[in-house]
Amino acid sequence: MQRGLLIILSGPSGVGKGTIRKYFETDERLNLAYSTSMTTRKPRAGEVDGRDYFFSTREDFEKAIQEGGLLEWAEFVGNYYGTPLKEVNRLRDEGKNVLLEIEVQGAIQVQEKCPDAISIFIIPPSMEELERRIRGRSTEPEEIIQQRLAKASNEMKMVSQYKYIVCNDDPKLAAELIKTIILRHVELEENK
Ligand SMILES: Nc1nc2c(ncn2[C@@H]2O[C@H](COP(=O)(O)OP(=O)(O)O)[C@@H](O)[C@H]2O)c(=O)[nH]1
Ligand SMILES: Nc1ncnc2c1ncn2[C@@H]1O[C@H](COP(=O)(O)OP(=O)(O)O)[C@@H](O)[C@H]1O
Repeated sequence: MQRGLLIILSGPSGVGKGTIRKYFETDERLNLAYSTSMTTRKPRAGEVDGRDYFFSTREDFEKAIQEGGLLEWAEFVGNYYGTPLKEVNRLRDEGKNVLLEIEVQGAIQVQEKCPDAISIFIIPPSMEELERRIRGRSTEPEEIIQQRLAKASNEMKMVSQYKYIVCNDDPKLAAELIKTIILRHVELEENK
């Protein structure tokens, strides 16, 4: 069986990664499995442990780092986020194409370790629109929104680190573009 692809989806907080993902992740042709990350961030209303994230303490997260249990990890606006390595390997060995939704520092680590990873960066139509979206979502207090927006400006400077850049103006169109990218890579892999 062919090993599954590794797909990285990044982009500033509030750009619409989660929204777009919902439009394409259930498409069976993509044969996707979402990699659930570990984080020390507190759950938002409606988030489920083990589905949206594995919510953890800083102590447990640091233990996972020390034990080499993470493919990559980063600190983002005061919290740790990381990708459990075992699960990614298990899913890829089963032939699943694994989707990581991670920030820029983590994406760079993954690309160093797995140069074949397909990296996609989602940009907003403008920084004003990004601000409207992150505020409109109302999931963070003002202080954290400010920190995330400052972070976003720096993240936008890293677009050249990615293989593909997709603008999220219309989320369905962005999802279609991402589907096309993944399907083409699946096809290339099959013809290897
Ligand atoms: N490096 C890394 N970043 C992650 C991981 N999981 C999530 N992130 C990123 O961490 C940032 C903050 O995530 P979150 O607090 O859920 O906010 P949201 O993306 O704005 O909904 C986002 O850029 C996520 O893509 C991970 O496992 N590793
Ligand atoms: N193309 C779009 N146009 C307008 N609003 C959008 C669009 N995509 C996402 N949103 C909204 O922006 C907010 C942030 O989207 P979300 O998917 O949570 O972002 P992320 O996962 O990147 O942090 C949500 O309220 C979402 O409904």
